[in-house]
Amino acid sequence: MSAAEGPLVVGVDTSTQSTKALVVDVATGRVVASGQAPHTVSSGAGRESDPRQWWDALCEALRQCGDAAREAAAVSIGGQQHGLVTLDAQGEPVRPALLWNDVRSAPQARRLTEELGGAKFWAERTGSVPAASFTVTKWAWLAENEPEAVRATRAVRLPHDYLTERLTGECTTDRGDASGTGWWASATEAYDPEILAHVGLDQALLPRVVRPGEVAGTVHRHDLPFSKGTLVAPGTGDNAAAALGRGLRPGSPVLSLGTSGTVYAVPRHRPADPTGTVAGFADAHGDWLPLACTLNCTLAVDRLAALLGLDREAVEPAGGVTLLPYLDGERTPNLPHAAGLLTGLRHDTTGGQLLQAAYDGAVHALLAALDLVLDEDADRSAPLLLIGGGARGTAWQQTVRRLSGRPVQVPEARELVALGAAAQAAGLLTGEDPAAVARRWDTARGPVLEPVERDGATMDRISGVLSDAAALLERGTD
Ligand SMILES: Nc1ncnc2c1ncn2[C@@H]1O[C@H](COP(=O)(O)OP(=O)(O)O)[C@@H](O)[C@H]1O
Ligand SMILES: O=C(CO)[C@@H](O)[C@H](O)COP(=O)(O)O
Repeated sequence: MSAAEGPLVVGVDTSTQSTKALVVDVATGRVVASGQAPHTVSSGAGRESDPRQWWDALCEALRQCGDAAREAAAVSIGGQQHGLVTLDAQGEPVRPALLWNDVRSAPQARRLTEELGGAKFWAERTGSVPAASFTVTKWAWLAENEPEAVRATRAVRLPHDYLTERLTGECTTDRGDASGTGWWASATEAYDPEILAHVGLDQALLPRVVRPGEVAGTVHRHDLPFSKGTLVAPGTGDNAAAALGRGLRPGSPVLSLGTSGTVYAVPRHRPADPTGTVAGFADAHGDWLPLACTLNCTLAVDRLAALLGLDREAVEPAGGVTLLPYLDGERTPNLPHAAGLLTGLRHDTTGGQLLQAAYDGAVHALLAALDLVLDEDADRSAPLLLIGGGARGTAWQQTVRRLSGRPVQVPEARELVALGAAAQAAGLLTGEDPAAVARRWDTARGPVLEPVERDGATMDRISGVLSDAAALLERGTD
């Protein structure tokens, strides 16, 4: 059936919109089977998903992989970061998970930053200044708004922890995903007792942080297409998994275009940005992963294309139109209450120009943060690695090329997060470094699009609108 040369492993990406599973041949990196099933996210004031839906989607994605999954010797799960999963005494969700793009906890983020020593304290202690995305702010929001849910909670998990635990029966997480909670100190690489006490969270409710290369457990269920004893790797957050899947080395920045837009790179030092633009995450490897994240990327641009009745590729040069597509509020720049903003409209403005302006607004935010993510002496002309669902779109590719002026590499491999999880699982079997596995698999293989002249005028125009409209964007629509 699979005609694989080596043992098989399963890599999973449980991200905001769907769960994807790949069965991968450890010897060659060839994807021998794959599956995908969608999730739903609430709309309105917050962004929530039922964790049980992630489990059902995982089961469905594995079912689509057929017999190949049954042959797998190890599995690993990469997942959307930060989501707050609260479980009761039976291990059932107390309420839906609060997701990374739910900005209701922006006041708690501000309050926690002030109460515990300010932005510099947080950056030095945890690597990051709390934003509404971080789990610690969601826990504080829950304590204020739904104290009965907090009282009923017997376990607190991240999305990838929840699924890993259902596979193994063991409560585990990893340093990469733990570093996005706000209660894991990058300075000590351990949970931070002072922060936990401050938000009234008992450390006993948290999972054990499994070391890179350690086994998290074995599959203990009979209702999945795995053989008994299949090894389960620690898993990690989706960005850290993609970094593993790329076998990332210092000097190669990644720009990921999915529900979130992210930009990250491997640094030489532990990151600690007191401005809060760069989150100082740990990676899944033992190193660090400074990252900036936007809330409005592919979904926001697709929403504008739908409003305009246009195909997502039907762009025309934007002219003087500026569109900040902050439909969900924004994290980078830090404007959690902002809404979308359009300026520069004329009688002859076309729908295609408006759509291009939306791409420009989304990419501007990521490129403006890129300079802060990179080490000072990083080569600013090295190719940007473009990944995530949006990387397949010509309009996305062209916008990134034009606004960055850099070469852009688009890997042929579509699912870098799931491949990174698979590389982590493969490392458990072979004893290899997962990043070396990914390099052996040549996961970054793909065309390099030559640089074009940088459109600095558009970058400057968008920066100007951001600064002129600061009061409006901070206030939002309320
Ligand atoms: N061919 C394509 N061109 C442009 N965008 C695409 C294409 N295929 C998928 N997408 C975008 O990819 C997004 C999903 O990307 P993905 O990285 O899977 O998201 P997530 O990991 O957040 O669930 C969709 O919102 C869609 O807009
Ligand atoms: O919040 C972040 C990173 O800090 C996001 O990148 C989430 O991890 C969600 O990722 P996608 O579902 O967009 O892949």
